[in-house]
Amino acid sequence: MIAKIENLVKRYGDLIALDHLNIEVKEGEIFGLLGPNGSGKTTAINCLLSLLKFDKGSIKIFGKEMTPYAYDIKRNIGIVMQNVAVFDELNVYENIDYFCGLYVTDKKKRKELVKQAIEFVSLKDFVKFYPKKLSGGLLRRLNIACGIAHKPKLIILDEPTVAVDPQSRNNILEGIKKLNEQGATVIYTSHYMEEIEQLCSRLAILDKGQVIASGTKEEVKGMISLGEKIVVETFNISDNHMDGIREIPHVIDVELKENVLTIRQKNGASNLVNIMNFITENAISYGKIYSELPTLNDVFLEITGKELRD
Ligand SMILES: Nc1ncnc2c1ncn2[C@@H]1O[C@H](COP(=O)(O)OP(=O)(O)OP(=O)(O)O)[C@@H](O)[C@H]1O
Repeated sequence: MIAKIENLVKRYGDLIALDHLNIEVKEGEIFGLLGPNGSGKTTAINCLLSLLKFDKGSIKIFGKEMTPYAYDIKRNIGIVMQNVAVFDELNVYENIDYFCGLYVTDKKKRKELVKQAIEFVSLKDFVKFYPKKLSGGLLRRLNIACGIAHKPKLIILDEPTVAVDPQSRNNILEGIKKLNEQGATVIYTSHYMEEIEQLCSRLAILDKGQVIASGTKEEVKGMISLGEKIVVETFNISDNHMDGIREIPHVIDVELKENVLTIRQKNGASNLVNIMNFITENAISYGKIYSELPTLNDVFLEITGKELRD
């Protein structure tokens, strides 16, 4: 286990920001922390890094207790926080060199690491630029390069793609995958379920400072009563037909929105053939028809009664 958070409680005055939080991150994985704004992701990361004192619980990283003075642990962690933290007085190269220099004192070695970090975030054409001259996306990439240049074993990224254009966002996500392939364990927080789906092997969903579901994507999706969703693009479906579909075993509900029919089934049921038969027998004309697993938003919705993004 690379990181282990046990029964963590963090209060801000009367507000319980983390309520007996339990999280385990295994070596070599990309672990996702998914939750809406205010669910406690940043607080959890700040406690994990010993940047915040907590009220109860324990935190271990690399098998050792994490404390504000555990420099041997901190040296092997890379941090990319939500707010960009770079020096306006230093250009792109100097910023990365500065942050890398906090961990790597050998100049020759550092030069190589800085070069690799610059290539990694594709900022080669901008090395002489000062942060103020960079677009939001490029600035984020600089922030990432500063956090990872020293090749840490554990990389923690707190919502690194908020307010980033789609191209930079893809660049960032691909980069994180590459870092993981090169051996780093990654903890990634986000309120975008698509990113967590795309990136992470295991995840925990947070709400009000508690883990409401955790495991692999399949395990988490298997925790709810909703199973596959069958989606049919249709043009001549009547209310009678919809009632007929509702009668098919395992169907939970049927919804028609702008010629798209969504049929939700119970977990464990496979209904595509039955639905196809019904459509053919009733001569319902259709365009596309496909089946999809529940999304992480479906999981959140079923457990909490709210949407992930409100
Ligand atoms: N310094 C603070 N003082 C008081 N309350 C705080 C403080 N920091 C966070 N909170 C509260 O603690 C709760 C958890 O906040 P936190 O920032 O950890 O959530 P988050 O999931 O990271 O959300 P976001 O994505 O908006 O940063 C929220 O209700 C927030 O308002």
